[in-house]
Amino acid sequence: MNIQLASASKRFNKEWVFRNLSYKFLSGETYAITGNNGSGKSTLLQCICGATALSNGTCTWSDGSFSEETKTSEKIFQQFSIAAPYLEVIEEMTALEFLKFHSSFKPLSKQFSLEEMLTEVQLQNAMQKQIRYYSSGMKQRIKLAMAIFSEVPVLLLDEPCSNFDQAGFDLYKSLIEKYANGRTIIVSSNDTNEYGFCKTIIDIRDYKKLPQKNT
Ligand SMILES: Nc1ncnc2c1ncn2[C@@H]1O[C@H](COP(=O)(O)OP(=O)(O)OP(=O)(O)O)[C@@H](O)[C@H]1O
Repeated sequence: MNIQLASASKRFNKEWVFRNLSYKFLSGETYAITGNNGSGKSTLLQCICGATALSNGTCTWSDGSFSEETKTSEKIFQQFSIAAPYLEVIEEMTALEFLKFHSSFKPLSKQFSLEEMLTEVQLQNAMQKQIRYYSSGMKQRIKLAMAIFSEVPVLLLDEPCSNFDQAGFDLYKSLIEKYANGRTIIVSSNDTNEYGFCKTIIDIRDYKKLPQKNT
C-alpha cells in the first residue's frame, strides 16, 4: 500500500512537531524514521496509521483497490499493525488469550496457530502465564508477535526492540527476515539494530521547519 503525506503538519497546542511534510511511502518498501528524542517520530507514525489526526495537510492511503483520506481513517485500521513500547497489553490475560482477543479485531496469519506464533517469539514456556508476570522484554515479544503475524500490508515498528537483550535483537532480525517480506515497513528508531534492514532513512529533523522537501 502506498502512503502519501501532503503538507502534513502536526502540533500539540502551540508546539509544532513537524510541518509541511510531504512524502510518499511506496508499497513493499522499507523505511526508517530517525531523529532525536521528542522530535516527533512516534507522532508521525500515529498520524500515518490514522490514530492521531493531522493538524494540517493530508494522509492518503492507496493500494489500487481503494484510496482513503484521513477523514475516513477508521477503515484504514485493518491495513496497519503497530508494535510500540507505549501500547498497552491486558495484564490479566495469558499471552494465548491476549492473541486470541486481538485476532477478533484484526485477523492473524492463518498459516500458524496461536501456539506456533508464541513459539516463534520464544514464549512457548510462558503462553499460559498471565501477562502481568511477564518481564518487560517478554511483553515486547508479545507486541512484536501481534504486529508481525497480523494479516496487514503495512507494519509500523516504533522502537520494536525496547527492553530486548542480544537474544531479543537476534529474534527480531530473524522475524523480519522470515515474515516481513513484501510488506511496507516503517521503523521509528535511532538504533541501527532496529532499522539496519531499511532501505530509506528519513531524518524527521529535516522536516521540522522546512516548507516542502520530498514528494
Ligand atoms: N498527546 C500529546 N500531547 C501533547 N504533546 C505531545 C503529545 N504526544 C507527543 N507530544 C509532544 O510531541 C513531541 C514529539 O513527541 P514524540 O513522542 O512523537 O517524539 P519521538 O521522536 O518519538 O521521541 P522518542 O525518541 O523519545 O520516543 C514531544 O515534544 C512531545 O512532548
